[in-house]
Formats: sequence, structure tokens, C-alpha cells
Amino acid sequence: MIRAFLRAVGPDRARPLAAALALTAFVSAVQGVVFALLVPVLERLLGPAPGTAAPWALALAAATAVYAVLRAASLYLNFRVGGSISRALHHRLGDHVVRLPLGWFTGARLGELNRIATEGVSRTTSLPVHTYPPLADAVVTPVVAVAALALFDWRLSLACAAALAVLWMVFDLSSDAVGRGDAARDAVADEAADRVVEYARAQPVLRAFGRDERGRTSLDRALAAEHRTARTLLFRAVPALFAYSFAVRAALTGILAFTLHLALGGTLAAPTAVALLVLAVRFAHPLSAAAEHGASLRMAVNGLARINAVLDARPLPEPAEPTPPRGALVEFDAVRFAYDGEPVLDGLSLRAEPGTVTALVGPSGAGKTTAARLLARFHDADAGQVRVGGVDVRDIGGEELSRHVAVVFQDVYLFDATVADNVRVADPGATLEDLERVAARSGLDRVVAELPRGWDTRVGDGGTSLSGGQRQRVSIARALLKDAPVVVLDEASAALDAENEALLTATAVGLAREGRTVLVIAHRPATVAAADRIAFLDGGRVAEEGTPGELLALDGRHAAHVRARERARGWRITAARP
Ligand SMILES: Nc1ncnc2c1ncn2[C@@H]1O[C@H](COP(=O)(O)OP(=O)(O)OP(=O)(O)O)[C@@H](O)[C@H]1O
Repeated sequence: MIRAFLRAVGPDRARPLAAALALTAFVSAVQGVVFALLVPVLERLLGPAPGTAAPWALALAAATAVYAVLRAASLYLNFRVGGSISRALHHRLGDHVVRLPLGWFTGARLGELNRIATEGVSRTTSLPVHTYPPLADAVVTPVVAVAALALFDWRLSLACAAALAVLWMVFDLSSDAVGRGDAARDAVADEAADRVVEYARAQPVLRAFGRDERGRTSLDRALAAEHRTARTLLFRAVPALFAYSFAVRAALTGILAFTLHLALGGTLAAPTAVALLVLAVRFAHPLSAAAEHGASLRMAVNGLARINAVLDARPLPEPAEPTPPRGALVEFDAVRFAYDGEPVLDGLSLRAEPGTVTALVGPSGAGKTTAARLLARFHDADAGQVRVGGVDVRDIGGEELSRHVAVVFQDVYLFDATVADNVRVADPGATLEDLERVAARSGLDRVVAELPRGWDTRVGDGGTSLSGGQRQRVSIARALLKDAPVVVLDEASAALDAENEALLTATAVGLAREGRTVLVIAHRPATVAAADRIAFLDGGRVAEEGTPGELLALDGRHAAHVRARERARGWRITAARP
């Protein structure tokens, strides 16, 4: 546990944390000495010569004073370390995730990250303050006291050591049962949280299709699973905690009986027996409380494992000496790529020249978006090369690649800030003139003119106060402001109005005429027709390639795909009529 803890907080915080934990254990050991000193003091006080207790009583008073000072220092240190660990864990997680490949950020991972950053971190930071000290008291103090007891009576010391060993085993088993149940509950709680968010997000779809009851099936299933695992955890935890508590009482009864047996047999003086009984009873509480803290410890250990799993996720390797791209030529050379063993790109080869628009078309799931993600290095290809300006994207270096390639994805994310701030993400130093220049080209100027506070209008969480088309214009304006030589536009597959559709096509062509390499993941006939070249992807490779005219004349798969789309559009129009 301690190793996982030190690893999670990182090298900078590991030393103060280790010092705080070591001091806490030392304080518990001093407490063991204090308890052990009770034996000679009581033994002498209750014996025939109470005056001989004075030196032991002095030693006890001194040890108690040392203990009190150290305990206060340790508490202070633990609180300080606990607070700084919370900040350190958030920083470490934040610093680490920004280096992870964008392909790492799936919906499920984001939900898990949210729970780790809140519940996982808070459980972990309470460890040095609330969990570790009572556990050290329950483990270190009895061990030291039992070792010191050997100085007074080795038989009792041995009996207590055996009782502690049995208790340790029961403790381990019981907290292990709680820990396993908690890990299972964590997994289903993640699933349930994801389903709740999905259910809330899907409301427009569910209401439009009148499926509000059936739409809850997956949510109900996830909540039922969470309820079941919570119940299992309860059924496991209660007997486990009860078994441990029973074991503590049984062990103490055994020690009391053994002490009485020795005293009645005449091999242990009565005052010593009384002193030992006081000592044994003194341990009942911390030992019983250990079970509860052991369970919290296991839960915190689960939280630590999840934190360390995120920190162990490897960023894509950066080149030791980055090579800047020489131009804006984009090449895919026999690229293979699989998501979790599921092949998506299977020998994709493609060339997109500067000054041209290349439309990536093909059936859904053909791998068009995946190809764009490899170009922006969300993931690395499993085989083959993706090159920009003749240089493998793996050799360009993250920052340089990001300067060279601008991507406008369908799922545009806007920050809860002003329109101006959202466009300035591409260039924080951009002036208002710069913003107006890119706004004029992306059609954002018309959006800004209609907004109540113009550029200073806040867009809401995730840009919710803007329409899909307006959000896409902000995103295109960002890409223009970035002034990258390679631009990838992922055309929205959802319906766009005619104005937005025409705007996207015009932007793509305009960018290409300025000498940029433009790749469009195209869904609309107008965009495809405006492209200089078309690459028709199917089964993870280019099945047909050529100019729009060439491919239509070929009357092959692309032409069939276009006809099928036209038919589908025709059906939609017919179906929409009353
Ligand atoms: N993050 C992911 N994890 C696992 N599989 C994925 C992931 N993203 C996409 N896929 C799968 O990879 C395949 C190709 O997806 P991709 O989005 O590249 O296709 P596409 O041609 O862009 O499709 P569309 O036109 O529908 O957007 C699909 O089968 C998809 O389910």
C-alpha cells in the first residue's frame, strides 16, 4: 500500500509523505512503550513496596510526555501532508493526461477520470489523517507492547504474540473481502454514472421517438447491477467485520483466562497479573477499531490502483530530435491500425498534395475518421507510415505537428467562455482584427453580429447556447487562426442548413487555393463534387481514387455509393411529406 501511495504522489511528495508515515509509526511504537511501562508501575504500586514504583512512574511520565509531543507533531504533519497530497495528485493527474494521446480520451475513460479526480483522490488524501494513524496504533503499538512484555513474563508475551498473529490473519481476510467488493462496486458505479449521463444527453432523441420508458432499459440495468453489487458488498462486509470483532474479543478472553490460570497456579504474582489484565483490556478498543479502518484502507488502496493505472498510461513517444516537416504533402503509406485488436485500417495508402482538396469518402465505418486521427497523432499506426511534408508524424514532435495540422472535428468542443476566447484558443495573442479576418472567412461574422454581446457573448458549457452550425463556424475560425499548412475538416454527417453546407465547401476550396493541403471527410455530394481528388475508402484501404469526374465515369463503387446516398435522400424527402 505504502509503495503504491508513494508512487502515486510522485518523487517530490514521496519524501515528506514517507517521513509523516514513519513518524506516525514511531509515535505508535512510543505508545507501546508507554503501555508496557504501566506493567512495572502497577506491579509495584499493588505490591508490598509501593515506594519502589517511583522511578518507573517517572519513566512512565517522561515517556507519556514524549508521546504527547510526538503525537501532536505527527498529527500536524499528517494534516499538512494530506492537504498537499490532494493538490499533488490533481496536478500529477492533470500534467499526465495532457501528455496522453488523444485516442486515450474515450467516453468511459472520461467518466472514470472524473471519479478518480474526485472520490479517488479524496479517499487517498484522507489516508494519512484518518486511516493510517489508528491502524498504526492497532498494529505497531501492540507489537511493541508485546515485545516489551517479554521482559516481565515471556509466557504471556508468547501467548499475546500468537493471539496477534491470528488476529492479523482474520483482519487481512476481512479487509480483503471488503476491498474486493468495493472494487466490483467501483466498476458498476462507473457504468451507472455513464448511463445516467447518457440518459440525460439522449433526452431529445428519446422524447422525439416516444421511447422514454424503453430508453431507460440500459440505465435500469446499470442501476440494478449497482444495487446488486452494493448489497453483495454489504453481505460480505458485515460478516467479515463481525468475524474480526469476534476474533478480537475471543483473543482477549483467551489472554485473560491464561493470565488468571498462571496467577491461580502461583507462577504469576497477583499484582503482575492485575497489571497485565489492565494492559490487555487497554488494547481492546484500538484492535476492534482496526477492522473499520482496514476496510477504508482497502478502499483507498483500490483508489490508489486506479490513480496509478492512469499515471501508468504511456504518452506516445516523442522524438529525441524533432524533424520539422518539409512542406504540406500528406502521405499514408501502407498504414495498418487496429482498435483493441479490431483492424480498421488495412494497408491504407494515400497522397494529398498541397493546393488541393482531397475528399475521403466511403461507407460508414470505413476508417475515414481513424485516418484523420492518425494524421493528428491521436494514435500511432501499427504498421506503415503517416507522413507530413515527407516526415513521419512520429518524428515531427507533438508541438510542431499541432502547428502544422489543424483539425475541425464534428464534435466541436467549446469552453464555457466568450466566443472570442474560444477562437483565441488557436492563438492567444490574436488581435480583434485577426479574429474579424478569420470570422469573415468562416462565416462566424454573421453569427457574432446576431449575438447579444457580439464577440463577448458567453457560449455556455460545451457551447450549448450555440447551434451545431454556429459551433462548427467557431471551430473553423479557430483552424483558420491557427494558419496551419494542413487542414482536416470532418464534415458533419448530421443535417446542416444549405448556407452552412455551402460555407464549408467554400472554406475547403479557399484554403486549398492558398496552397494548403485540405482533407475533407465528406458526406455531402456538393463537397465531394468540389474536391480535386476523391479517395473512396472501404475495408480500411483506398478502393478507388481519382477526380470526381473520373470516378463517376468509372461507374464503380464510388458511383454506386453516391447513387445509394441520393436514393436515401429521396426517401427522406418522401417520408417527410404528410
Ligand atoms: N475509439 C474507438 N475505439 C474502438 N473502435 C473504434 C473507435 N473509433 C472508431 N472505432 C471503430 O472503427 C471503425 C472505423 O471507424 P471510423 O470512425 O474511422 O469510420 P468512418 O469511416 O469515419 O465512419 P463514419 O462515416 O460513420 O464516421 C468502426 O468500426 C468504429 O466502430
